[in-house]
Amino acid sequence: MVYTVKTYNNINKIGLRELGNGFQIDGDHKENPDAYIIRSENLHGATLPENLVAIARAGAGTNNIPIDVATDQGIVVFNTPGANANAVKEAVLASTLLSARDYIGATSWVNTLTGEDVPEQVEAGKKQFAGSEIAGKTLGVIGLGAIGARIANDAVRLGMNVIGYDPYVSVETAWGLNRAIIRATEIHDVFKNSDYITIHVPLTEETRNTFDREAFDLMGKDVTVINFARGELVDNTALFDAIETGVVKRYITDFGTEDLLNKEKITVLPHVGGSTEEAELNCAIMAGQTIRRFMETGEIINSVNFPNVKQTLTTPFRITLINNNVPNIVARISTRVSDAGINISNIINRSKNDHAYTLLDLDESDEQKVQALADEFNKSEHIVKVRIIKK
Ligand SMILES: NC(=O)C1=CN([C@@H]2O[C@H](COP(=O)(O)OP(=O)(O)OC[C@H]3O[C@@H](n4cnc5c(N)ncnc54)[C@H](O)[C@@H]3O)[C@@H](O)[C@H]2O)C=CC1
Ligand SMILES: O=C(O)C(=O)COP(=O)(O)O
Repeated sequence: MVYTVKTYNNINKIGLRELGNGFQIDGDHKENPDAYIIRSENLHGATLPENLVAIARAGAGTNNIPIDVATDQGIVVFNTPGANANAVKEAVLASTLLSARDYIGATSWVNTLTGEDVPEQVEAGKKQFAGSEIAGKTLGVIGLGAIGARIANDAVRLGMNVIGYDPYVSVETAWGLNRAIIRATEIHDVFKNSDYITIHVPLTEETRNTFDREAFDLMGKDVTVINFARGELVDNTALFDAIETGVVKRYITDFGTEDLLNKEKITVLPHVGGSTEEAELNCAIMAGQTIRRFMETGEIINSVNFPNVKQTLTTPFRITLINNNVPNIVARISTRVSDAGINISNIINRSKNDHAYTLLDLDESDEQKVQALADEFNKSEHIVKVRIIKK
């Protein structure tokens, strides 16, 4: 069995080797592949092909994928948690330091100087570039996931006071946080008490415009706002007013829109937070491994729309079903299998919201019988996607 994968956005080739020999990448079947591996490609409004069963986002944010549409079509969407977190952490630490001292302005100025007395001009003019230090300043971190937690811990090591806000922080992350980090129970405490604020949350309806007029009104003066998460987390009109009134000293973002460009107190980067050799490789490796595991075994790890399901395949065949999460569905599924004269060795059914994923390990080596059962499932009400996996 050869599975087909279509890639978008230059996925690292070495990482894609994780797929192994059983996969054809960007070959003849690329218009109707089994799986996509993508980065920031915007899939909203695109038709998801009929054969597609999986989308792996080689990266963290999945707001470029129509998750509800994919779920309704029985497509499992994955991401690669933490795989590019160190890259973003370093970009944010660099941004913090760049805001504290105007290195960019200073080098531009030095390059304007001419004459044999450049050293003297440097000494005479350098006072205009005196900055401040980040040690002793307060950094607010909104979102303590893979990126935010790393930044919070490293900022403590750099001598900063750190306030973290994340009402949904995972237990695992909480264990890894430096005890010096102050936990804010209200986001307002971050706005009120920080010299620097950095945000690391997914873009959702809840987080959209986290930095709105009310947020800026709570801040003191000369606050640096750093946004390597998504542009839509900031209300730009409110931001411009906050810059005008001296509340925001500098806004550094990885997400450019026309209104942000060429403004003195705004630094825009071209979405390069996760663009390092290491991060691109990590993401591609993890995406490749995730897709291979899902296609070859049906196991789900790191999905954003279906629960994790792990079960070693020991029988000749496994049928995987994506079904609507309705009463009595498991009983109906097992009845269908027994009506086909097949014994179930193992069954797992895990649900998430309106959908569920079911693994049926079958004590049956007759491929035609298994195919006939899969055909029955394909015709059944509430069954969205059916796959047969051969050991
Ligand atoms: N600029 C770039 O190239 C990159 C940008 N990103 C962006 O950064 C985001 C975060 O990435 P990771 O840290 O890897 O994700 P993550 O999933 O590890 O962490 C996100 C954290 O946000 C928290 N959160 C969710 N809603 C929240 C809310 N309303 N208030 C406070 N916290 C909330 C979650 O509990 C979680 O701990 C991604 O969703 C993506 O949009 C990620 C990687 C690269
Ligand atoms: O991982 C993320 O969420 C990112 O924003 C990285 O985007 P990219 O894969 O570099 O286009």
